[in-house]
Amino acid sequence: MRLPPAILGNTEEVLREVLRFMSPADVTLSRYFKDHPRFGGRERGVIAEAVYAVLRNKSFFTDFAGAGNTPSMRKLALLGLAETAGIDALGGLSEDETHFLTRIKEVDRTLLPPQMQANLPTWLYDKFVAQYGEKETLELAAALNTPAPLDLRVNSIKSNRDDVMAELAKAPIAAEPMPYAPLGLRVLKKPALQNLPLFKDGAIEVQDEGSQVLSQIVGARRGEMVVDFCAGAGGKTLALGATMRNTGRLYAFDVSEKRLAKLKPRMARSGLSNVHPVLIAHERDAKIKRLAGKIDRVLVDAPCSGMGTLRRNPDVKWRQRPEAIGEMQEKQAAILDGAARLLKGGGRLVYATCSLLNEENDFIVEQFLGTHPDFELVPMSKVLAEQKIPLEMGDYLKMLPHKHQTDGFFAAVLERKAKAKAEPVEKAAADADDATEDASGSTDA
Ligand SMILES: C[S@@+](CC[C@H](N)C(=O)[O-])C[C@H]1O[C@@H](n2cnc3c(N)ncnc32)[C@H](O)[C@@H]1O
Repeated sequence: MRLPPAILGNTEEVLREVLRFMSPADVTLSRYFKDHPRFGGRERGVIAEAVYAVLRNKSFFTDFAGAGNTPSMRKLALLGLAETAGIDALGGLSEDETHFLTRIKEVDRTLLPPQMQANLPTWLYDKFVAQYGEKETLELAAALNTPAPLDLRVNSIKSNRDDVMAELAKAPIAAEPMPYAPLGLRVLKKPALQNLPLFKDGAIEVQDEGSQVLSQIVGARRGEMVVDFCAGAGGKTLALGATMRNTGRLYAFDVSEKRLAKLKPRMARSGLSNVHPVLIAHERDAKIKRLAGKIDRVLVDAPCSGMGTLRRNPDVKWRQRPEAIGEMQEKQAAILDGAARLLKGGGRLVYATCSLLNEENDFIVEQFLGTHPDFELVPMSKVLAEQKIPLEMGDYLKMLPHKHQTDGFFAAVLERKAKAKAEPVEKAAADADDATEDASGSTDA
């Protein structure tokens, strides 16, 4: 179907704003649509898709948009629209523009220089190549530059996977069970879900399969004391609360009031009454100290560079500064240290990020273990076997878009060693004394 010719000018206008990278792309787009209320849902979708296509392909597109007489922002908008809606959908193009788009369409992208194929900034491309090698970096980048599918988690408090699938089929929405997350469904297209009774009644939540797996490896059980230390808007909190069958106590900590506020309506929909959101000032807040040594499970879903979420937020790779990784590491180590104090002996902590960089993952965990001899790593292979999740991993969970069709996630499970209790030691000493007395008594006898 032909797009209205004005769409090109609007795409160009909003693109100019987005590419300033003053705020996240979704925020800039929402603001633009609020200021231009005449757009219907379809137009908004077309413009947003085109903007995201430019963000995903920026290195390649800017290289080609630079040449010729047409201003480059218009060319970028044209490329974005042609990538998502097709050249034939664009009306009112000059002969030059049609020729330009046809020529780009014919480019064999596998022959481009590797960094341009990957569409990554130099610093990130270099870090990925150092960590994954060039071949895997290109596979990883291709997956990161492909839009994510729509993943759902069935709320086991309200329904089960078969019933939800049957209900979705009536809509009609085709969905299939996911390979790793037992409550996960992958929706084959991207329908609007907000008005479905299943969504309004809290039987489903949107959650990436990797995020579901990560919530499950926390291993939260009925009646336990659990803390989701960086709960944000509660994506993982809700999954944890359901795993606990709405029993025990689940504290949802975060330093952001705005994010915690978004958790509240989701909690109401979910039917969970075991979740207690707590706004904290920082990872050493007095509210945390009161719970020290009392918690069975802690999830630290740490703030990170977010490079594992590029399928959804392609602007992040252009907005993130390499210097920010060092700042992030300091924050991650401080949060992990603060959160670890909550655990009782034998309790488990999951340190997780949506980063693909070892610096924010393995490194932080190894540094922690080096300075916390009362903690030990539980190999991920053991945790996955306990949870019956069919994934092959070594010490850590590393979900990768090109291998597992999920966002990129890292997780490590750390267990606080159970302290030898004072009483049994005294008892053992007393038993030993008794045994000595018995022995001497028997001599006497
Ligand atoms: C990766 S996001 C969490 C996403 C969330 N767990 C989810 O599943 O939707 C990291 C969160 O850490 C929070 N945060 C940052 N510094 C923190 C701190 N010192 N203590 C606790 N939370 C913090 C941020 O506000 C942000 O919401």
